[in-house]
Amino acid sequence: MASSESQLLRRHFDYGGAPVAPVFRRSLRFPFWNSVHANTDPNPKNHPSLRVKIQAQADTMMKPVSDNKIPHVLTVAGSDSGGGAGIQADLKACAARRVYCSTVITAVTAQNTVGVQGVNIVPEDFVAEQLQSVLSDMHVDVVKTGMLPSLNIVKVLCQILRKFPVKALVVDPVMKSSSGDVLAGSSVLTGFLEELLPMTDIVTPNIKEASVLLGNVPLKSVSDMRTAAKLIHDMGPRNVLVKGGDLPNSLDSVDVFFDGDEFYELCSPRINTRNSHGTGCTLASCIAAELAKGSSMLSAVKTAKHFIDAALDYSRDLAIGNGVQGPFDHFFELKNINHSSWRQNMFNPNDLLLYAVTDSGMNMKWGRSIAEAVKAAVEGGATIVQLREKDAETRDFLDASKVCLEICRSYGVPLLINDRLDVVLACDADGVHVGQSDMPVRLARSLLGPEKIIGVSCKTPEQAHQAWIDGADYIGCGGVYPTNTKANNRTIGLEGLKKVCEASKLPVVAIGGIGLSNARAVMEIGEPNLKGVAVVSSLFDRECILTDTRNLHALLSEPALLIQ
Ligand SMILES: Cc1ncc(COP(=O)(O)OP(=O)(O)O)c(N)n1
Ligand SMILES: Cc1nc(C(=O)O)sc1CCOP(=O)(O)O
Ligand SMILES: [Mg+2]
Repeated sequence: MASSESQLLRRHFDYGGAPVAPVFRRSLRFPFWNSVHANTDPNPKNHPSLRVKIQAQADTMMKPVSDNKIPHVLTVAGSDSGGGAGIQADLKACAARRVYCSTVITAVTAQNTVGVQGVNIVPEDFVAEQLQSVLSDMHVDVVKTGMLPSLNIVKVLCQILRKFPVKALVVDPVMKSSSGDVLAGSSVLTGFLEELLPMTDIVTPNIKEASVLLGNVPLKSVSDMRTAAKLIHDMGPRNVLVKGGDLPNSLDSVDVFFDGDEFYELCSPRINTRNSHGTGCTLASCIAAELAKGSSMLSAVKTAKHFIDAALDYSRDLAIGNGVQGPFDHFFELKNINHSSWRQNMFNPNDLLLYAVTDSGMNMKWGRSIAEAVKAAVEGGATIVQLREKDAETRDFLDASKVCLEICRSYGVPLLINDRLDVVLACDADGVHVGQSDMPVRLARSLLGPEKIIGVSCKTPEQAHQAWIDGADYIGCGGVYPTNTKANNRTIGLEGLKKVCEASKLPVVAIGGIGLSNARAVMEIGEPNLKGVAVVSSLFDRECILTDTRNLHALLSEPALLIQ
């Protein structure tokens, strides 16, 4: 790889014959650039007077357009002509996560599914100019880096980031392409170790990159990955994610996350697919996107991992290119869009306040349809609904779900389905609730994608911990009191509920024998992540669902009980 400035410039200008002119030609809205273009020397560095003029004119244009900001990630990376990785993957990942993405290109690669045929490094001055251009004008929340092909590029990046601090810096320490071609030489390591990593909020090496960062120590197990995460953390980044997708002999893909205090092993089933080119860039961009939206680091990492798993799973059959490793589809969610795709936002834990769970036996007893029961519950103030129709025929269940979905959506209330992922997918419900012996949460997540709500029943702290690792959104914890609604259900009491809440990083809803007479006692255990109560008989085995829902909602809304 070229290292001296003259080599870098030569490589740059060799590329495509006339590299600078198109950049300037593009700028029709900036007439002063035409004069730059007319000059015989294309390097703006050599036109100090013009640069002053450009700066002056640009300054007058730097008026904030509006306060209505969209989360913004700036990616500093290389272009992949094949569109699977690099800048192209970053743009797609940010778009899929609904975050604005600006780009600073550090290199242009000729690349396809077979491998990398050529690399042209952008001179560090022009990388600096791109950085300055974006960061002096736009409000960037998070910077994400990918291919940083020269030490000088690492240096100018660090220098400019010190001038324009951002909320977070995500570093994907790209060293080789997935085809094995070298994208950053060993000299870059110095820049990583001395300057970039100490400024970094999260670094996301795969096994090979982690090994290189540590001086080529072999990493062969999850335990080695934990040691590596700790050692890399000692180099300065505040968080480390060592990705274990390439770990040999493992059925699962285990990533190790270390925040300086605790280790987390994030597991998902290994997805057997050729189409995994660009997963590293996409993962880092998703983390950046979630951080830009305001997520905590851990939840950004988890969301990003779910997104990758779902994208790989949905893209198994994609056939692009003839090489060994193909790209995947970042917009897999568009396949599932139908016109009632209402749920655009992530799950809101406060929706768990009054969780109405239906029961076909009770509706039959009172001569009501599922839809009538659900309508009364949401009118009365239920904040989330679960259809738990154990005896319904599939076709009837599906038809009822569609009607209930319309009702719930008209009230802005999420509708979940008990146990049946097929029904969730068929009617585009908002999510599923599963128990410990139903579809595993990990699988449910990879089948449903990152946006659907997944709840899981837990009776123990261990189950609660696993639920979080597996990608659930909330925990249903019970039976708090004895119940006749679910046969042979073990009662765990308020103590059991408290233990689960304490161990859980997820929001919790209490269930089992809860009604107007004891809901206060449940909420008064005072655990901040206990967000509400889930009830069946005290709403649906009653003469007037509307009145009983209203009463329970009023009680739960008392200021003394509300934990936001
Ligand atoms: C909110 C909520 N919590 C717990 C359950 C129970 O689910 P599960 O253990 O799968 O039992 P069944 O409901 O399937 O009998 C739930 N449904 N909802
Ligand atoms: C469906 C369910 N799951 C439970 C658990 O403990 O996980 S208890 C339960 C039944 C709750 O019904 P009711 O409000 O009528 O007691
Ligand atoms: Mg179940």
